[in-house]
Amino acid sequence: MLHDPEVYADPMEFKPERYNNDDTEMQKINDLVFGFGRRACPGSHFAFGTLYSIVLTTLATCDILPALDANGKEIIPNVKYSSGTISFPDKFPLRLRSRSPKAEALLAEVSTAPE
Ligand code: HEM
Repeated sequence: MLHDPEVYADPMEFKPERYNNDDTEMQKINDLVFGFGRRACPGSHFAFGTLYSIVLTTLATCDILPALDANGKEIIPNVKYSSGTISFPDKFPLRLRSRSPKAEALLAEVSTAPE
C-alpha cells in the first residue's frame, strides 16, 4: 500500500523531507504499515519506540560515513532495494565514528550489559 502513488506520493523516492512539516504523512505510515482494524499490529508502539530510540541514539552520537577501500578511498554505495513484501536496501559497507569522547563513553555505557 505504501507503494501506491495514489496513497503515498513518489513512493520509490527516498525523501525524508516529506515528514518535515506534515503530520499527515507520518499518520499515513502509522495507519498503513502496522495494519488496521481488528487485526492491527499490537506491537506497533513497542516497534515504533524501539526504532525511534535506536535511530536517535545513533544519529546523536555517531557520524555515518562511507567505508574505505584498501587505498583509503571512500566506497560510495550504489543503493539498490530488494523487491518483495518487505523492501530494504541491499547490504553495503559503512563506517560509524563516534562524534566525541563523551559520545563514545555514552555508547560504551549503553552497550555494556548490567552485571
Ligand atoms: C516495524 C515492526 C513491525 C511491523 C511493520 C509490524 C506490522 C504488522 C502487520 C502489518 C500486521 C498485520 C496486521 C493485519 O493483519 O492487518 C502485524 C500483526 C501482528 N504483529 Fe506486528 N509489526 C511490527 C512489530 C511487531 C512487534 C514488535 C510485535 C510484538 C512485540 C508484533 C506483534 C504482532 C502480532 C501479535 C500481530 C498479529 C495480530 C493479530 O492478528 O491479531 N509486531 N504486524
